[in-house]
Amino acid sequence: MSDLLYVNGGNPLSGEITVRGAKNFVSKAMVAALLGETPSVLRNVPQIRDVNVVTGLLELHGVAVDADAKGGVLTLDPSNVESAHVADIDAHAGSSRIPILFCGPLLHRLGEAFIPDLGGCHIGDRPINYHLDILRQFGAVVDKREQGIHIRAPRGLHGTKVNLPYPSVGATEQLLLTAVRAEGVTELSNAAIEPEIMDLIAVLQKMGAVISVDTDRVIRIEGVDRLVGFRHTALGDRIEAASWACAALATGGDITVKGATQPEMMTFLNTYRKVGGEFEVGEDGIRFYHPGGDLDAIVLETDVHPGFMTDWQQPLVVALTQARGLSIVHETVYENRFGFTEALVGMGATIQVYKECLGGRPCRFGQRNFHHSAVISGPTPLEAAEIEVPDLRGGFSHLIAALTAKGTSTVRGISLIDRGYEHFQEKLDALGAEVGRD
Ligand SMILES: CC(=O)N[C@H]1[C@@H](OP(=O)(O)OP(=O)(O)OC[C@H]2O[C@@H](n3ccc(=O)[nH]c3=O)[C@H](O)[C@@H]2O)O[C@H](CO)[C@@H](O)[C@@H]1O
Ligand SMILES: C=C(OP(=O)(O)O)C(=O)O
Repeated sequence: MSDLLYVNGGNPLSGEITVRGAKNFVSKAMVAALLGETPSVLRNVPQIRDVNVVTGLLELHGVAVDADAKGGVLTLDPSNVESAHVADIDAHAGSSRIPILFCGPLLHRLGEAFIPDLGGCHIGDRPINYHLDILRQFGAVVDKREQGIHIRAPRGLHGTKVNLPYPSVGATEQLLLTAVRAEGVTELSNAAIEPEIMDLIAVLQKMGAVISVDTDRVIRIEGVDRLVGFRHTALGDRIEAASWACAALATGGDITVKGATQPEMMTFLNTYRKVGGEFEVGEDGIRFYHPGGDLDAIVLETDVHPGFMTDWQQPLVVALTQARGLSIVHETVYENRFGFTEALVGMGATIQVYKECLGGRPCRFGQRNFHHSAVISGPTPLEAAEIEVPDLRGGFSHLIAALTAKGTSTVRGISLIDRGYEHFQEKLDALGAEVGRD
């Protein structure tokens, strides 16, 4: 299929779509299946590229993956991991960020692992130093290779005390997936507590793990000798849901997102209301709509959970181009997540990015060379343009901008969006968008 989408914008999007399991949970639960002695069943799995990437990696390691893709059910049988002959792992280099999470499970099962270089969105440097420090603290020996890392645990893995310099999502997951079968007790301070992590903890508990989440971001794990498979239904994708909510706001539309859940989206919903968007929480989803009149400018800072998540920032910025007044957005999670605004400026938006920490408390990126604050002045009509998708959320934001702009835009590199948005073209069709590929 062509990697270019034509978008004839300027019309409100309205209708109903469904979001399934969260990209940022499903892939981790799939890795957790490696820890079980018996098969696991995961439901509500979306058809997105990250799921295919992790499926490929698991199969390479001898996990039999049976997918009912339409029904969203994955059965993962790790019985043959010990006898698998792992070849061609380099082919998976640059595919996603998930391979690094294979370390703990593979060390427990095989005593060693080779992890290819990571991929994921280019929104900052994205080092893996916390991951490697954690693994070393458990007793692992890490050798950097030309393309990736080789890791082994000659004396097994032992519980430890870790204090994260920053509540990293991936590093918290690394610790969980390693500690559950390490010998003894592990304590993590300054842990990330995103809903996707809580769902991963639920999965691990179903498998037989002993994990407690205390106040003040402290997680304690008592290692166990054996884990079994799980049966679990993934929580919904709150990033995809928020992206469609922003599309409703920017285009002056009305979108009901089935599968969107209020508890995981509280912070987003508060911000949505402050901007002037309205929503109704229903039994099986949330209706998001533009009530007419002006939208309001806001001051916003991204943060770890329960703050306003960084992955919501890019779609919201497009909606803020349509709000009256000056909005300030301070990105405190990634140092380089405003590159996508350049294309918006090319479409007529007034957005200026700054190195200073604007509108909030100073963050890790202040006084350095990172353009991590943005001032958006609106409302500005957007004009159709030729756009290249820069990363997952930036790409979806460009799509929203193209849908908001009058005229026909061409969006190149559209397949990048398949990494995290299931069947987005069908959903756009269902919402009345005029889009098409060659
Ligand atoms: C697949 C997945 O779940 N991706 C999500 C995950 O990414 P990911 O797990 O990669 O994000 P982290 O929470 O680890 O990153 C947060 C910050 O910590 C820094 N850091 C992280 C690890 C490390 O070893 N050293 C270090 O300095 C990063 O550069 C970044 O500035 O959480 C992010 C924050 O909610 C989301 O935007 C991503 O969508
Ligand atoms: C940054 C993201 O993903 P990843 O960590 O997979 O690059 C995202 O989902 O917005």
